[in-house]
Amino acid sequence: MKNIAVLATGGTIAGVSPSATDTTGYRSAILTVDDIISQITPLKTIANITSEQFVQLDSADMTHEVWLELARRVSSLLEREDVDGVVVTHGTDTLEETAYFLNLVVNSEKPVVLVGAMRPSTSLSCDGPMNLYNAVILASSPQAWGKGVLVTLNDTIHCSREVTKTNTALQDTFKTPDVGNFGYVVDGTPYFYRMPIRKHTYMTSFPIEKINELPQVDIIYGHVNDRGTLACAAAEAGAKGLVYAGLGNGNMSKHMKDVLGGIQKQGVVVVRSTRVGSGVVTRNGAVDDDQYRFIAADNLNPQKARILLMLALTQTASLEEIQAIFWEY
Ligand SMILES: NC(=O)C[C@H](N)C(=O)O
Repeated sequence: MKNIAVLATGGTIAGVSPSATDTTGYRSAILTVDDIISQITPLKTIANITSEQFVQLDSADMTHEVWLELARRVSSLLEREDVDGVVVTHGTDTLEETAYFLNLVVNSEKPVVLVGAMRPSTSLSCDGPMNLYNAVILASSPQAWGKGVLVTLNDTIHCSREVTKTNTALQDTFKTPDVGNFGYVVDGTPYFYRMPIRKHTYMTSFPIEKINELPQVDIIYGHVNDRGTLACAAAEAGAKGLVYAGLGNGNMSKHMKDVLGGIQKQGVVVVRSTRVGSGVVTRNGAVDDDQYRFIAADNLNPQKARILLMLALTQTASLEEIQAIFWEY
């Protein structure tokens, strides 16, 4: 059997409710990792598991400081010969962000799998135990090597770069809108149908050993009649980068082009993503990026684009290099 380290960070998978039929009004991040593992008897038969209660948070309270520590811990575990893979239990609200961050900074080919649950542990038909069982199956599988940080919930396997939470309450919430999921875990067997194309994990130029802190990058949500006041406030508050969750193909009003163009001239890097939820934001498509010196986010959603921009800014201020990073990762 493979040796799998389970790091717990809280979330609904560790959630508890007084009512077995209440699936939203519960308290998350209550059960310890050992409480969770002890509820899943078959786990003992598929891997040798070591567990760590890394933090105990609702994932809304995740921070950059925890990310940096978590990435260091995951990396040091994966360096050990007696660890074959790592599973991170996580709240679903920011799971996709932590997964993509680890995908960009953990330099290892060994499997790293993020998993959560939509129903608390006390609910009828709670999804946490099966999701965690599937995550351990995946982390133990030779097929999961070299595929970057993976996400599994609801029997599906996803690429951390593209996966996103799409529904506030349903178990079938994690989707990969553009290109579809990687595959499935069924009856204890992973089935993969795709490979990641973009750079990740063992190919990274942002290994966690080189990252001491992350620069401030904020997301501004585009809408009709955007006055630009929030973008200006973010720049004044010291943002080094802004991601604009633009309209359609990263589009914005004439007014916002002037506002963001002005902010760019002050040295803040502006990345155009989209609020649409899928599709590529093309360079010089809806907006003349060459004229305004903006970066196109490709098909990264705003929250993923924010992470890549922060990491890019730890290495370069060159807009050409930052744009190249967005085509590569
Ligand atoms: N389903 C969940 O895990 C939601 C929870 N609020 C969290 O993200 O921690």
